[in-house]
Amino acid sequence: MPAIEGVGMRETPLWSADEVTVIFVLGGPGAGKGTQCAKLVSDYGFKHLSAGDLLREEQDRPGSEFGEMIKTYIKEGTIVPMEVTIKLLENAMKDAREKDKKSLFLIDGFPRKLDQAHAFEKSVVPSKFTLFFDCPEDVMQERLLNRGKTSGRADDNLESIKKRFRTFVETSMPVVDEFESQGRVVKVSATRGPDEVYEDVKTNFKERGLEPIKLTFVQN
Ligand SMILES: Nc1ncnc2c1ncn2[C@@H]1O[C@H](COP(=O)(O)OP(=O)(O)O)[C@@H](O)[C@H]1O
Ligand SMILES: O=c1ccn([C@@H]2O[C@H](COP(=O)(O)OP(=O)(O)O)[C@@H](O)[C@H]2O)c(=O)[nH]1
Ligand SMILES: [Mg+2]
Repeated sequence: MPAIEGVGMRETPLWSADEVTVIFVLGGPGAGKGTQCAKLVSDYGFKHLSAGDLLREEQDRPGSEFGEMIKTYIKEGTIVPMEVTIKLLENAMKDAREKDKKSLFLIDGFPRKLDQAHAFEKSVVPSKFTLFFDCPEDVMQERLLNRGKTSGRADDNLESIKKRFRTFVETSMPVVDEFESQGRVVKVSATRGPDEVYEDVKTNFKERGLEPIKLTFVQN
């Protein structure tokens, strides 16, 4: 990947909110962001971009100059510097627009730090709103330990989970609070089962003018 340049330095965003719709999906580790995004993709035709997945892909990419750094940050549950994450997101969005003509994005697990929220909205595109999944730590911890049995992730262990919770409270919740103060947060309780949580998501989306895609099957 070319050296990062220009991130956060643009005077105007790459895209306007009319050209590209971005919904940030936030919530603690294990709140259910990925699970709900999968449902939204199938019903609303969003392109799902998980910042964590993009980082893990870059970490494992042969020859990546950021691999070791990303590995350390993820194990420690801290937030990778914005120059890397925003560039990965921007490249993935450009790809999706060129290949799949996508302009509706769910950005999952980003922004987790205020400076990254500001830089992304200033240099890539302002978000339409943030979908925030609210979930108590004990529920998230149980889910993550269970996920850790099969995820193979280096951070689904109790030591990393505790660090991730601390990062979430100290670094990521300020992002949600700022967006909330701007009236740009849709907050959904994420403690019930996946389907019940998704019902609440759909209700909230409808109130914001977002409707599922009606698949019309043409009889040949
Ligand atoms: N509403 C839910 N109730 C119970 N388990 C859930 C729920 N949503 C997700 N899970 C499970 O909890 C774990 C974390 O879910 P995931 O969607 O990966 O969350 P996140 O992306 O926020 O970390 C996964 O094992 C998933 O299957
Ligand atoms: O914008 C981001 C998103 C993720 N991460 C790192 O990637 C890890 C895993 O993020 P992911 O969203 O995959 O975890 P989840 O919340 O889904 O368990 C985080 O703990 C961070 O260390 C990051 O640095 N910046
Ligand atoms: Mg996730």
